[in-house]
Amino acid sequence: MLKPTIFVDLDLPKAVLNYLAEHCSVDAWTEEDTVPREELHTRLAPAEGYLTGGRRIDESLLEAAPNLKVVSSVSVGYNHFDIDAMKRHDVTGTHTPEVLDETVADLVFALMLGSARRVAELDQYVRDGRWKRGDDGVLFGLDVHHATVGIIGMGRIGEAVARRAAHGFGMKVNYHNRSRKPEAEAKYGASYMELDELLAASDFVVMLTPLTNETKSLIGRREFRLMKSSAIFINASRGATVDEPALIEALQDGTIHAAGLDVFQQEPLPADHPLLTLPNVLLLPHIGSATEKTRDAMAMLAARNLVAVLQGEEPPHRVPEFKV
Ligand SMILES: NC(=O)C1=CN([C@@H]2O[C@H](COP(=O)(O)OP(=O)(O)OC[C@H]3O[C@@H](n4cnc5c(N)ncnc54)[C@H](O)[C@@H]3O)[C@@H](O)[C@H]2O)C=CC1
Ligand SMILES: O=C(O)C(=O)CO
Repeated sequence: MLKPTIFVDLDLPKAVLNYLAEHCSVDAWTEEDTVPREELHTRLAPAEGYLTGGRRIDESLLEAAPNLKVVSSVSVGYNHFDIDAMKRHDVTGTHTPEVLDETVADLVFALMLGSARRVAELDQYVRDGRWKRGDDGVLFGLDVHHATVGIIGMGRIGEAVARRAAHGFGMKVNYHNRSRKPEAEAKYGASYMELDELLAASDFVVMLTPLTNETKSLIGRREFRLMKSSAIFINASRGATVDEPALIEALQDGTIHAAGLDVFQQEPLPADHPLLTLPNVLLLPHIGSATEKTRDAMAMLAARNLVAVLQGEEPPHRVPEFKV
């Protein structure tokens, strides 16, 4: 039987490429730079499947890909999918939840610990030769253990953060979510709060919702003003869930104490971005799931999703909006 053609524009582990090649005729983009739009459209023309990362899937891409049946994203977030356009073109979307939860939760803790204890800033302090006896007071940070964390978006990753917070660090866990989660409340002693109440009560505010119309700029100037002046704001969701100019203002004028960010409105962060000038923000290049083991697992799951759809089977993780 003729194998379906698929286009892949990510660097994939050998085992994943082998698995794909067993079931599909694979056209892989092997250049280091992202595939240019025009080239992408050409390569997608014969493709029934597209395996990618955060590439925007919009009307013009779909028009260029008349044979496409499935876009399989190597990510759990799928805000780069134009769901309505995909439905119009009868293209389904799949994603890679669960396999990355623990890795992203580790990174959230790295941001919390790194911001509270000023890890990057004080590493630079030592390297610059500024460390001298008697400067102890200059080096103080804030405690993470037994502090209060407020998790906005108590989903799969939110729960992995709550478990670390409650059971590893003795923290009080507050959460805000679309719906209450009685099981999480029992497991982590977590308290459900409306957003404003959570912002006012938390030492660490951790953003972990998907980016949707409702969560776009969910945290802005008003919300920063509700936080404690000692609060540390962590964003590991998507940059656009936060009003970035309002965050910069809050960090500059002391409305909040510090921030730890893995995601930004524009990625990569431009070299002249104002966040780069602030000492009280820890900046990471969107590495939430970036360990070899987890990225390999995500890639294999994305491949299984894609092959399942092309074989007419239900994939392990179809994006909820496409479920019938
Ligand atoms: N920094 C990074 O590298 C990574 C970032 N992410 C981001 O984290 C997000 C969450 O991933 P999961 O935990 O797997 O998703 P999930 O779907 O399991 O959890 C999201 C939670 O947010 C809640 N939520 C949605 N809209 C809300 C609203 N308006 N107000 C309050 N709560 C709301 C949902 O009820 C759900 O419980 C992803 O969508 C992605 O954007 C995910 C992986 C890595
Ligand atoms: O999976 C996602 O949504 C990411 O942001 C990267 O792992």
